[in-house]
Amino acid sequence: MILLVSPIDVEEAKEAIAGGADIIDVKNPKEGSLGANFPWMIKAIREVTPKDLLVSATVGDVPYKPGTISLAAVGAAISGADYIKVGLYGVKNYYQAVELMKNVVRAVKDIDEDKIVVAAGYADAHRVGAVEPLIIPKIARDAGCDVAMLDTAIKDGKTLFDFQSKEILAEFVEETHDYGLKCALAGSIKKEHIPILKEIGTDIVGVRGAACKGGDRNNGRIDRELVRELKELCK
Ligand SMILES: O=C[C@H](O)COP(=O)(O)O
Repeated sequence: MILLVSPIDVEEAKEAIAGGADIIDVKNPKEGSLGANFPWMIKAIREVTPKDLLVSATVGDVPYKPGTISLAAVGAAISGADYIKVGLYGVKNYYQAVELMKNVVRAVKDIDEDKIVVAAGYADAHRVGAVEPLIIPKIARDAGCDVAMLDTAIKDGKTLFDFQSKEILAEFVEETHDYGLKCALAGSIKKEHIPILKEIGTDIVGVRGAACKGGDRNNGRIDRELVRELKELCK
């Protein structure tokens, strides 16, 4: 299982790399769960990340504005991101989500067809009025995305498993794989969740809080030893 760790700056990225993270996911918690960081930060983190590691960038907890988000996705791609992650926060249904993600896929793949597009839903979508989480695999498939992901929208300590059962998540992973896509799961994941995620077969686990000192995703800093422990559990 691949470990994705979400730094906010170059120093944290170096800690994540030193700890053995497989994907360096540039994020800005000040702007939300999948808050977008700045183009220059994506570029700077790409420059310090070994070429054999992928850099991911979130373009935000996005509204239903396909043009705006397509432009943001291109910005992330040309800034150096290999993975472009879109948080489907302001889309209400399948049709809006597919329309938005189809345009993002077209925009990103026009830049470089090897770039990877991630459709990210929220396990706690009901708390923010976002699109139903369990249709994310279909949305990703029908929009031409490469990865279907679940995260949590509100970072209040509740985890992915407070909103979706292990059985439901296993079905989510299986359906995603049936469509030939990769699956990523996140949402205040703790060390003790890693074996469960391995068991249900997700390809990628995304973490920030658990990799930060004190478990605080907003005020804590990523620590290489915490990343190392998470990486060992992913093996
Ligand atoms: O993929 C990244 C997730 O947003 C990780 O953040 P979290 O572990 O603090 O929930």
